[in-house]
Amino acid sequence: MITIKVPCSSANIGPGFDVIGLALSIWLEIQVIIEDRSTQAPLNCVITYEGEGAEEVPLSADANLITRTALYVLRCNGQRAFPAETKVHIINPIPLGRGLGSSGAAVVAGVALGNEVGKLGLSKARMLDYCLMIERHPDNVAAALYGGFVGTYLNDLSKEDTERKEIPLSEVLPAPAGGVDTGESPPEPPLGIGHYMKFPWAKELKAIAIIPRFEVATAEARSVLPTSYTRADVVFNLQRIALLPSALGRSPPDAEQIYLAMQDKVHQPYRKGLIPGLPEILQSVTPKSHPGLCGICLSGAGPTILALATDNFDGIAKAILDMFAQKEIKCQWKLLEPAEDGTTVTYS
Ligand SMILES: Nc1ncnc2c1ncn2[C@@H]1O[C@H](COP(=O)(O)OP(=O)(O)OP(=O)(O)O)[C@@H](O)[C@H]1O
Ligand SMILES: N[C@@H](CCO)C(=O)O
Repeated sequence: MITIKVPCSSANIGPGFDVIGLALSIWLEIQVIIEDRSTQAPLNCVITYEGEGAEEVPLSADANLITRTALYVLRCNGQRAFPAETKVHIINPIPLGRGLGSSGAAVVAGVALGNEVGKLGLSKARMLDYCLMIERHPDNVAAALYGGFVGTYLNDLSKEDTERKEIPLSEVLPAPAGGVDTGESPPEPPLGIGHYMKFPWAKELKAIAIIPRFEVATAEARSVLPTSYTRADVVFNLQRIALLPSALGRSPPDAEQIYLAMQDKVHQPYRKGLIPGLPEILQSVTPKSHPGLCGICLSGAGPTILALATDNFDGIAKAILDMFAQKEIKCQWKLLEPAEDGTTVTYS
């Protein structure tokens, strides 16, 4: 059996919109068995699924984001379908559409799955190129692939590269935007389009994730953002993002410095309409009001709130749960740690 494990991730961490990612300790797991026999299964693949999203995630190989991504990778490399018969069991504890990188983890798992069953021998750097053809912002996928706390960027893509219809764009699923079998092999992704760098992370810092019981689709949370910004707002974020990686790597952490460096004017203010209570929570939970807290932000596209803290985890979580409760929003919360290893593949 081949086992692929991919961590969840929190993108942006305040000012690092589409740039910064932090892999965290909830893992999507894919168990793969190839039975080496003829099969009636479409595309030679049988999917079973347990965990978050079990009621809504499609189980056909050309619709499920993980297997659809794997098919894209296989077809780029001249293989039309999975080897007969491929059994894929998905165990997913990452809540969908909450800002914890469920789609990024699914895309990374799909690329790793295609690489394994197709025996392609892709490096992680090359896998990142494939991931980026599907999920165009590198923050979640680079963190999920490499693990830890990362800074990322994506080369500008040519018009032809962005318009290829074979690419199963994860953000527009389940609409059939692509992934169709044209009978031709899609072109391989351009080489080296993704770049990342791992930053140190202060050992004292843990991540409290407060996860509301409603979904915000990333596509919707991106549609509310402006297409241009004032110079003052761009400079505001650049000034903070320049300091944030050093501030989060320094031991012992300086709570005031981290709190200020996590302020943002590029995405959080525009997403408040999608997340009741967001401005109040971000403004009123501070290192002074809640000792132990170092910084607070929207996780990815939301609605999860990420609070970075060294202590007082229950107290901080309770304060945020209470504020959501005032808006009649129920939540669960989890204490998470950086997942340093990123994506792993084991054989048994
Ligand atoms: N394990 C999975 N298997 C199949 N599809 C998945 C899986 N995880 C996520 N998806 C797909 O991705 C969608 C959620 O992606 P979306 O980008 O909206 O949210 P997210 O990735 O959880 O949040 P964010 O990008 O803000 O961190 C789901 O509705 C589903 O279509
Ligand atoms: N950087 C992305 C992460 C969500 O996938 C956003 O905030 O829209």
